[in-house]
Amino acid sequence: MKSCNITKLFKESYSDKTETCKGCINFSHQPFFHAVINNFVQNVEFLQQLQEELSELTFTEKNNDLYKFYQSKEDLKVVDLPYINALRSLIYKDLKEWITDITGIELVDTVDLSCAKYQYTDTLLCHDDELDDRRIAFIYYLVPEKWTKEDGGALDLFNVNENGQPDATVKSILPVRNNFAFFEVNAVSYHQVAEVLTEDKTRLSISGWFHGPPVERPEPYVESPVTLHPSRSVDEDTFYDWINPAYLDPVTQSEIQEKFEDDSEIELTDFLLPEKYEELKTAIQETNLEWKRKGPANKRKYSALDMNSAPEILKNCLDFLQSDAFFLVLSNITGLKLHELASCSDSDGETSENNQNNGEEKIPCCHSEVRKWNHGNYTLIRDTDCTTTEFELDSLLHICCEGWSEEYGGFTSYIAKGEDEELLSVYPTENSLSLVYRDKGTLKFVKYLNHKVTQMPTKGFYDILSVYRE
Ligand SMILES: O=C(O)CCC(=O)C(=O)O
Ligand SMILES: [Fe+2]
Repeated sequence: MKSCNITKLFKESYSDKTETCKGCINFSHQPFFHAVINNFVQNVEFLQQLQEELSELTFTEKNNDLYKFYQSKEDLKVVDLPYINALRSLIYKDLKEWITDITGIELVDTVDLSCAKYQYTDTLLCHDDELDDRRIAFIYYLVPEKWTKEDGGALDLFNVNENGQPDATVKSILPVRNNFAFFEVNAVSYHQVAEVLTEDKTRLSISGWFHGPPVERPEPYVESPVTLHPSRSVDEDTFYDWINPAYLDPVTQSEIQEKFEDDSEIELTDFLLPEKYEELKTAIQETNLEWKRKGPANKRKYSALDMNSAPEILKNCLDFLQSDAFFLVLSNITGLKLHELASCSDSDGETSENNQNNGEEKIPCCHSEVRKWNHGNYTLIRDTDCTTTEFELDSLLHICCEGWSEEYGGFTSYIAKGEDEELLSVYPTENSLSLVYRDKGTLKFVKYLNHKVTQMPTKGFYDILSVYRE
């Protein structure tokens, strides 16, 4: 590393963006600049001692929409143990200088170091690491000697599409004991820690960032919002064919409304008539349906049904959920003004005021999507999501989720913006319709469906998400 010739070689590799492999160092530029140093620490004894020090640390579970893993509670920046101290100074003195020399990035002295432990089903989904003045990310792997592709836990690198959004994994870097990987943090440095699939090995690593002069970032890409449509008029038969008549009883409706107004959520069990629900189950599992992969990976990964390929029964079900008559039922059980015949429950008249837009009456509308959830699927919370309206009603109908368990993931979690605390979770339940009224400050995600979901006979489940707006 100290040799001038080698440094010159890697300087050129960095600036010319050429692949270079010399000794134990490998520089690559696809899909963005990254490097791997094999056999980072020569002394095997050192490695064992370091690992022992790390095993004495206290680990806390980190768990949210983006990740599930264990992190050392102690900040490795201040931990005072001989081997950790030695590694820290190796990284933040010698190595930092060398990387500065090679890249020309004036890295500063900020130390930002922690220890992570990934075990079976742990993962860190697609992200770019961009934050303040982070310039180079690095990871030092302390996995067991024999870590194979089948064990999972690779560091996957994504390329980007025309909108600068992560497209596909184009390179997977397997963690190797005593390897030190680093990459440049920028607007396209999308990567993930693939789910760990081995049940008896731990992916132990020390990772952190080198900081430097902040770089200018492009404006974040904002997706265009989905279009909502007014209710449809469907014939009476379609409506009465589907709904459990219990939910049409005015007394029941007002009981539900009372509860909903208190909780902003309700679960309507046995929502569809049993025969209809069975038909729906059979139809949705047919093999000739066309499912489209939804991305990008920094926002979501699941399959959505192409309605052109949908059997009649499924189309019919959506007609029902988007029908004028169902809008009225929703109005009656939520107190929202989703139908002109709905009695407005707000004593202060706020709802009717909200409905006025420069004197023009707003038309209640909705959007539905039939989704398939399998191993590896998820949605993430995005700060940049643009919500055009203050309030929306989510309706979630789960299908084929028998045998599902919370530890598989796949539940929908609602959280308050800016806080990690969970407001409520909606769990997949057969033939239940879950209604959740959320405001602009409420964000939601579907928790990553981990490898355990493959224990289900159906290896996943389906749902129909409908969003209603007053
Ligand atoms: O452990 C790895 O391979 C990558 C970790 C990472 O991306 C992070 O901590 O931000
Ligand atoms: Fe990262």
